[in-house]
Amino acid sequence: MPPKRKLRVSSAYSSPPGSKSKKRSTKFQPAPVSTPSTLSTNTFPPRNSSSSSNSTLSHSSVNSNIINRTFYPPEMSNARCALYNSNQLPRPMAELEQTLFSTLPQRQAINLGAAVIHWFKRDLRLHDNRSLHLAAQKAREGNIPLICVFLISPQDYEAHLTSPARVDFEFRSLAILRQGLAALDIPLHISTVEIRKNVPARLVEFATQVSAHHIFTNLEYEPDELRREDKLVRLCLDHGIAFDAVHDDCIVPPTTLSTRQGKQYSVYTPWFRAWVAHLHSHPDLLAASPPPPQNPPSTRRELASLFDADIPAVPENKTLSPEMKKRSEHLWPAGEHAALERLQRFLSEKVKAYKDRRNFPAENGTACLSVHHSAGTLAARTSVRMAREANSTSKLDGGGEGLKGWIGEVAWRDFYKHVLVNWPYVCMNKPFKYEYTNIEWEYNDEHFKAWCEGRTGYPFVDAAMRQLLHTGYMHNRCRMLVASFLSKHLLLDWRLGEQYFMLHLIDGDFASNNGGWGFSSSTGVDPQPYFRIFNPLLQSEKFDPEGEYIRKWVPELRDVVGKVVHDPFGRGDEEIVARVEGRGYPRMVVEHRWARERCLKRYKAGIGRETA
Ligand SMILES: Cc1cc2nc3c(=O)[nH]c(=O)nc-3n(C[C@H](O)[C@H](O)[C@H](O)COP(=O)(O)OP(=O)(O)OC[C@H]3O[C@@H](n4cnc5c(N)ncnc54)[C@H](O)[C@@H]3O)c2cc1C
Repeated sequence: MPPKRKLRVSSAYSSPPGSKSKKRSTKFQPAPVSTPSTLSTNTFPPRNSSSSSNSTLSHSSVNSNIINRTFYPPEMSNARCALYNSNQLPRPMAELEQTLFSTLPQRQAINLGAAVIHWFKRDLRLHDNRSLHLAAQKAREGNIPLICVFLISPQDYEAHLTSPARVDFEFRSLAILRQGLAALDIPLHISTVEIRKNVPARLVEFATQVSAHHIFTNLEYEPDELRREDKLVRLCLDHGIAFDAVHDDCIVPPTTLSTRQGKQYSVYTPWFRAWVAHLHSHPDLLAASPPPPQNPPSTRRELASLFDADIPAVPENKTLSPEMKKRSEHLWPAGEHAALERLQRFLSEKVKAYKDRRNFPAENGTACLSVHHSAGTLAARTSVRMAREANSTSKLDGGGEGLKGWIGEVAWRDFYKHVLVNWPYVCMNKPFKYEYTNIEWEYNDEHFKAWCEGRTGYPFVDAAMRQLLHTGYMHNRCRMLVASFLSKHLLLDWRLGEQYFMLHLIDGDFASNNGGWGFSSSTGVDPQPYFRIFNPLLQSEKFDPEGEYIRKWVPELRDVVGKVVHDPFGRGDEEIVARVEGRGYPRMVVEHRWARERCLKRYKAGIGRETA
């Protein structure tokens, strides 16, 4: 959970670097701030430029190609966001629910057909999978085979900025899933659909080929995916097929909770109270769905070609280098068995100390399960259920501090999906606080590059960015810090950081990532107030007191002893400064106090600026 408490400031670093220390050898000079320019495409896929001249749009979407116009429309106006908030524009989830509701009688009247399909997406597991279970039940009713499908959509990977590490993890998990299904005589048909808008037609085509009359799938909550499923319901009906999309990814479906006044929660704490109360009164939401049973014996013979087909290749632009692939396989074993094993180990060995140790990135104090939650090799529901079973009480907000705290973290995942569903414009490049659209951001290529490469001169920030590049993962404390640093110290558009994270994280998940960036840049739901600006040196001393994390990820500082490692140029003597500089470690790109003042002024002015 992003902390709301003010950090206790007790360190000598409360002054700008060098202002007190006699050892500091050079005067700080912030790097010159360049005028807005086109950002480097080395780190981003090229964008089509937007031709919009609407002066109410933020500079970035118009001039910096921040929106990938190959797949998305230009930035939405604030006025249109307001229409969502006043319920004058229907949300994609509500539209899909309406379609599912109005077509229910027709869909229920459709006969069983020769097979039932489960369409896998971000739910790559046999256990505790709601849609898979429903599909298996339906197949059982008629003693017909269950057939599973996974469609690879390279354009979706591109549009969603899915990282190669994430794609690699998905493909490794698919191979494991396919083996597990095959052991039950259930085929998994995997094929590539080059053009993303052809996905619905391909699914219908396949269902027609195998004479399946029922398709089940779990919901994804991004607007494009909800709209796709909406179309699919009708397209399938045109072909005599019943399409059903069900809640699975969230423990409490995101349309369930609202305040007594019927409004949507936009603050985590009251939402969490309602979430806990709802689960206490609806225990079925935490119940496990059993894995599918064995298919009828004739399936192997009748559908032999589906069992024999190869898994298609990973799209070229999402292929990991052999070195990174090997590392990723070692760090992130794929599939649901690895997920369950990791969860069990965490619950038996680490969760007790979670509350105290979770904020220290040098320690292995968190579960490292986000990659599994995100690819669906582990249901968040399974995690919370097993955490509850390990607790001394069945109350989700009681018992051991570690378990209670951990359940609260998993709940953040649900919270951010609730935000995505209820404020869908967050998925359309708008901040939750759309009145913050007109903050004037910097578009400084050099600063952005320094941030991406872990060369800002702030060792804790740099260690975190290098951890991300090396492993595809970053500790939560560090995610908050580097996101704050990008948006507040460098005053770069937070959406650049949000996109960069998606392009590199192995656990990239739109809602959690967008929520984290919104919190850290103070533009999101339930955010850190904009005037609360992390001091990177204080964060470093507090959360990496021995400098272990820094030394692990920043080799230039590996032999810098003591607290000097947090700020080698500010605290080091001449010999250290010369050594570190000789190894090419950079000086700070911006000075903290100066950056803080600039940020405060810019946010204040931006919030006050009129937008439409
Ligand atoms: C800027 C920023 C970007 C982020 N991007 C992502 C992302 O793309 N994908 C992602 O899964 N998480 C993201 N997070 C949330 C969080 O950092 C990771 O979920 C967490 O670090 C994963 O490590 P873990 O599994 O050891 O977590 P643990 O501390 O063990 O937590 C258990 C589980 O709870 C969930 N969780 C924990 N914290 C959060 C949170 N703040 N928001 C949402 N879910 C949470 C995760 O599923 C996690 O696996 C982001 C946070 C920030 C500040």
